[in-house]
This record gives sequence, C-alpha cells and structure tokens, in this order.
Amino acid sequence: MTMELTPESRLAAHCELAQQTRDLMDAVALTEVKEDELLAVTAELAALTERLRAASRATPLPFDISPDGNLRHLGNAVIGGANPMALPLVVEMDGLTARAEVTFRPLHEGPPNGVHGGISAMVLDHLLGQAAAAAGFPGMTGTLTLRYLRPVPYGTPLVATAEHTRAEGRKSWADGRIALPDGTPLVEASGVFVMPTAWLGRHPGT
Ligand SMILES: CCCCCCCC(=O)SCCNC(=O)CCNC(=O)[C@H](O)C(C)(C)COP(=O)(O)OP(=O)(O)OC[C@H]1O[C@@H](n2cnc3c(N)ncnc32)[C@H](O)[C@@H]1OP(=O)(O)O
Repeated sequence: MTMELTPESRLAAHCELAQQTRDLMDAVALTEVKEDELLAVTAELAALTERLRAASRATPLPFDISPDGNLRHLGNAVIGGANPMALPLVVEMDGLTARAEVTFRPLHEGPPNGVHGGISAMVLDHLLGQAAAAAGFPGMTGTLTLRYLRPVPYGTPLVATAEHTRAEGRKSWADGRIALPDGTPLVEASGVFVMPTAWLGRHPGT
C-alpha cells in the first residue's frame, strides 16, 4: 500500500473537480441541446481534457490517511471523492454493520427507469468487503452472489448495509442488501473474501 503526502487543499480541489465532472456526466446523459451545441461542448471538453493531461499520474490516488486519522482511498471507484466514476459512497460503521445511504442517478440506468444490476453489484461488493475488513478480515472478493428481488429505482434515497458473518482461515463471509428506507429489500448479496497470500503477516492474526 503506497502512502502519499499531498496537501489537503489540493486534494479538496481534486474532489471538487471530480464532483463537477459527475455533474457533467449527468448532464451529458440527459442533455437535449441541439447538435451544434453538442459539437461545441465536445470541442471545449477536449481542450479541458488536454489541460488535465499536462501533468498526469499512472494510477488514481492511492490509500492515504485523512487529517482525522482515518484510512481513505480517494481514487476508489466506489468511495473515492477524487474519482468521478464513484458515487461516491460514504460508508459508516454502525456497530458491526457497514451502512451507506445511496441515491442512484439516471446515469446508472440499466433497464428502462431502473439501475443497472452491475452498479448494484459494485456497491454491494464494496460494502461487503468493507464490513469484512472492519471486522478484522480484509480480503479480495472471491465470490459474490446476488439476488435481485425488485427493480432498483434511481432518484430515490436507498440504504445499503452489510455485515461480516464468519471467517475460516484466510476466507471470510459477508452478507448485505440494498433496501428502501422502510427496509423493503431490493437486492441481496453474499460474498466470500479471500486474503491473498501476499497480504499475510500485514494484518493482526495472520
Ligand atoms: C475496505 C475495502 C473494501 C473493498 C472491497 C472491494 C473488493 C474488490 O472488488 S476486490 C477485486 C475483485 N476480486 C479480485 O480481483 C480477486 C481476484 N482473485 C485473486 O486475487 C485470487 O484468486 C484470490 C485472492 C481470491 C485467491 O487466491 P489465493 O490466495 O491464491 O487462493 P488459494 O490459495 O487458491 O485459496 C485459498 C482459499 O480460498 C478459496 N478460494 C480461492 N478462490 C476463491 C474464490 N474465487 N471464491 C471463493 N473461495 C475461493 C480456496 O478454496 C481456498 O480455501 P481453503 O483454504 O478452504 O482450501
């Protein structure tokens, strides 16, 4: 794991850029402006892309320690504030349960008016993994099993939760779900997380 010391003000500016980019992505997905305007905006964006590429890294921002002392990963595709692909999901621990409020956007459409199943899977993969890690059993996803019970709407506040259930050697298990605020489950997930051999010795008890 690489740790970097980057000034907080620059990281905050990077996160603002990522948020502006998310807003742009939403606007692109929904725009109805005329063709000449599409072409003009495309040209402006191409110029902006080149400005950002003037100084570029090979990989997204790595794990680091935030000023409040917590491990964070601003480049992560699910929780990373500096990654425009990320929702970003804000995961909180409620006892041993990992919990995140999530409102999907039209950008996440799979079936008409619903969220793509792969997007739900991505959120649950992360949340289950974080629950296992918080319980002291970090690992890579080995197997993720999903049960899609009801279509997942976008534009509606939803709640995603996950909890570690058991561990055996390098393997650990977690369950989770995405649900309506009244608890009605929409998607359920179970996952097996395996601590790679290369991680052995880096974590307590391994
Ligand atoms: C806090 C942050 C949370 C982040 C959550 C996000 C998680 C992710 O998205 S991770 C990315 C997606 N996952 C991957 O890329 C994983 C790719 N696969 C791998 O790296 C390896 O195959 C890995 C690590 C899963 C297993 O490799 P390795 O350690 O060599 O396994 P191996 O020694 O053969 O097996 C160890 C045990 O795990 C089991 N196992 C191996 N692979 C799997 C699997 N895919 N599913 C279930 N069990 C498995 C084996 O049966 C064995 O069990 P037992 O000890 O009972 O015999």
